[in-house]
Amino acid sequence: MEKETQDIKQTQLTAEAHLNKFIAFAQKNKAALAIYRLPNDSKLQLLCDLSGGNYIEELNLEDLSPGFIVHPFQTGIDKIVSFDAEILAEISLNPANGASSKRDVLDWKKSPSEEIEKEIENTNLQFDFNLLENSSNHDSTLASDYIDMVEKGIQFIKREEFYKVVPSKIKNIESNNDINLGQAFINACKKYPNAFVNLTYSSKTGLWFGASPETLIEDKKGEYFKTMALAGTQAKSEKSIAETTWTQKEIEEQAYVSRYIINCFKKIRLRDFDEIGPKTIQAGNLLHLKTTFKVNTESVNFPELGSVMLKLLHPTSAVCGMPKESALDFISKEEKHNRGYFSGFMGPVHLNNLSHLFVNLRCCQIYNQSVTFYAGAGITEDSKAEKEWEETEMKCKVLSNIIFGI
Ligand SMILES: C=C(O[C@H]1C=CC=C(C(=O)O)[C@@H]1O)C(=O)O
Repeated sequence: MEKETQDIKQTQLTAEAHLNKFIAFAQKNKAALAIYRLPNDSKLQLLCDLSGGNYIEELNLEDLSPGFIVHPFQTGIDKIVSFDAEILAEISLNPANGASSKRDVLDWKKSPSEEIEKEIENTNLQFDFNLLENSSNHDSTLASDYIDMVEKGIQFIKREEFYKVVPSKIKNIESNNDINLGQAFINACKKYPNAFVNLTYSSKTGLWFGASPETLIEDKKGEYFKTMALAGTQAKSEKSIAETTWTQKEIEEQAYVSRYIINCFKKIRLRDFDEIGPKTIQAGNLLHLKTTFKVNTESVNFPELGSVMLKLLHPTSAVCGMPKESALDFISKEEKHNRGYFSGFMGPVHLNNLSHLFVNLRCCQIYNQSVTFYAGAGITEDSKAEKEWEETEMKCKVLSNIIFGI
């Protein structure tokens, strides 16, 4: 019998212990699991699909049932997978600092049966990292290869093949298969309060962990649609955010993303939107430029705007380039690794009337004995290749710091 929105409270366990039980349970039962913390929220959400998730041929947001979606950068080897919200649970963290304590309470919001809840609570198995195969991305990108790729990109820009491109790299770090996933998740929540912290697992998509600063779409049914143009990166210094200055290169790089979004609005003849920014925002130790776009979907009488914009936006010029087609062609030919779900998007759909999808950035895929970190950097005519490499190193540190302390 299905039991919804019932407050069965568990005491005694810490949040990280709850998370580790869910993760081990999902692996043992070949279920799909999404654990996430929305930006600036004190609650962790757990969503589990006992069927292991479903492949989706073409994404139509309005056709999806409530759940969680994981979408690759390019559909091909890696497929769109949706996780149905069969089990939903919530953990409230201490609101003062997001810290996990002995009193973290898990509330079951939806579950198929009490037996399942008991089974999760009683799971004492460890997650088995040996079962995670690294099928495609074995070698870290060499600095020299990345720098060559960036220089080639700059040449293409000078020849006006495109205006901007976002080449990416991978960095593999060996592990002893002793990562405490629950603890890593809680630490990321503490360290990155305004990020979308996520951990997803299914046999179809593998194990991914991330702390994304970038919303792709936020769609509140009958109320609003939001998206953002996020680009330009510098390390946070002693200076306050108000005193931060940006170079012409970074201003231009971010302006391309804004222009791309405005062009998407133009394609569907939508003129009535609010544009806020660009403003400097902090994402961990990094600063970015951000412009927010907001539409009142009621007043423009466009209820399916979220679904329409999702198709137009991905991949944005923050992860691909501009124009999209020629930048994508460059990336497909030049990058030696498979981006997989990096720079794709993921997030909850139709839960509490909200679909909130994030660009999958500052993320890694966890394998047997190694972790692969992914990062890209926006290249314009004024880019300096070595600087872009350093930027990707800083971006990889967002999570390597959490997992390995480096
Ligand atoms: C592609 C990434 O970041 C994007 C988002 C913000 C800033 C970016 C930049 O400055 O290049 C990128 O466009 C990444 O983190 O791997």
